[in-house]
Amino acid sequence: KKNDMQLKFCVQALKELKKTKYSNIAYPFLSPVDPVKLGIPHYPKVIKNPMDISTIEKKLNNAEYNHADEFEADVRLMFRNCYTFNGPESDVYIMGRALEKIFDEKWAE
Ligand SMILES: Cc1ccc(Nc2c(-c3ccc(O)cc3)nc3c(C)cccn23)cc1
Repeated sequence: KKNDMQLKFCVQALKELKKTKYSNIAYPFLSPVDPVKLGIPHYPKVIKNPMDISTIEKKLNNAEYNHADEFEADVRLMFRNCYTFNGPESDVYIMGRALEKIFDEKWAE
């Protein structure tokens, strides 16, 4: 069915971001931001809707996305959170931009 085919694209795109060859730029995005571990207790005040690859994968596996657009919105939310919180010169911001470019290329395939 059309829906299934689109969700297969989502699975493929997420798999791409998790590839070992991207781990040096993907690691800040693989699991939920831990404000305590990172020493940023104000994070939850700044970012109201945290999102990360493991959470997106869980939602995908629990069939929580009815349409590929909803999946893409969570991916964009994850990167937007990164750009909101981390200044444009920061390493994590630059890593986010690099990983989003990889997502864009895979998503446009
Ligand atoms: C004092 C300070 C400043 C910046 C950060 N950013 C940051 C983030 C981060 C990712 C996504 C996001 O939406 C927000 C933050 N992830 C990290 C990691 C894994 C290591 C080091 C820094 N990291 C951490 C501590």
